[in-house]
Amino acid sequence: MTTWYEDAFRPGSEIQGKWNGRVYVVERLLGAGSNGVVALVRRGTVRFALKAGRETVDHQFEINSLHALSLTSTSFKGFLIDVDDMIVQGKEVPFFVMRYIEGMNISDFLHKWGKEWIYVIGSNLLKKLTELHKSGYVFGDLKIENMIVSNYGDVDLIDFGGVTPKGRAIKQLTEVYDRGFWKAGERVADESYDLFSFAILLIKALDQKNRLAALSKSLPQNREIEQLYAIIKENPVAVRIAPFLHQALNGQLKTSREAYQYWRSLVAGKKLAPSPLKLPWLKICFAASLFIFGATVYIYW
Ligand SMILES: Nc1ncnc2c1ncn2[C@@H]1O[C@H](COP(=O)(O)OP(=O)(O)OP(=O)(O)O)[C@@H](O)[C@H]1O
Repeated sequence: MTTWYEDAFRPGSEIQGKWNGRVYVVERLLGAGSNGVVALVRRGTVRFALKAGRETVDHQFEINSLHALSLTSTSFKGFLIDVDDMIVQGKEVPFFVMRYIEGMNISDFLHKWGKEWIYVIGSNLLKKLTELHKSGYVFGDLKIENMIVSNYGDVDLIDFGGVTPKGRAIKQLTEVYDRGFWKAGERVADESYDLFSFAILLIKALDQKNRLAALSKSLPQNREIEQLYAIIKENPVAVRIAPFLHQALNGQLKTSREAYQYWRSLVAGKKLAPSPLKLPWLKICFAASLFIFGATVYIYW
């Protein structure tokens, strides 16, 4: 049985927008779920990610969030490139085109380059969240699959389907990253909601024994965040950021800005165990990222 997108997204196929008329050439599929499909496409020499969705309400939500963020003076500016419809098997299918982000997921990155990179990646992810939160939104569905890590630990968020204006109910989540699932708070879009998911994301990325997956299958009445502390204790890299992780899981970190400052103080070594980071250039990258963040805060605050 062929899927609805198979022909339209075959490498080399052309996708033409019905309204804006732009033509994109498919290079390859990047991912396909039950409702949507993401492909790497080219227009001229420039590569983009094109996402087509049949579930129009969710698709439209994602476009609305991306559109709003694309208008902000943040690193999300200009992320959304085009919005249009294509014709597949005689039916209109909405799609949007966004920046293509090259890289890998955080688990693969840490495996390839070393666990110590978590300090840089964590810092960069907190910077992204700070920008998003300052724009009035919460990411909502923060998880390993929804971020891409590129060279030098740069971080980009993808899949904006869960982005929710602050104060509203979280509209898209993944259970194990959700504080409601751990009985640790409401499913309401506030900054600490994302910070809880941030902590889970890091724990999961460092959890070599896959203990989190086993825990998440336990009965709700047996599930509590103390079990997460036990996983943190088992990993020397996680132990170094344990005070941060505990506060994020407890909802004590109320804003991403505060979280970033706390992270920085921990990772800069003030409250850290003596073992230095193995790679000197890692420190240089981290220092550079702090400087850029400082400059951004100075300019936009
Ligand atoms: N902007 C992008 N740049 C590079 N790759 C991307 C981009 N957006 C999405 N992808 C890739 O496409 C895959 C699917 O994307 P996305 O998660 O947005 O689709 P989805 O249908 O909403 O998936 P899911 O149902 O798992 O949430 C991602 O795992 C990622 O590898």
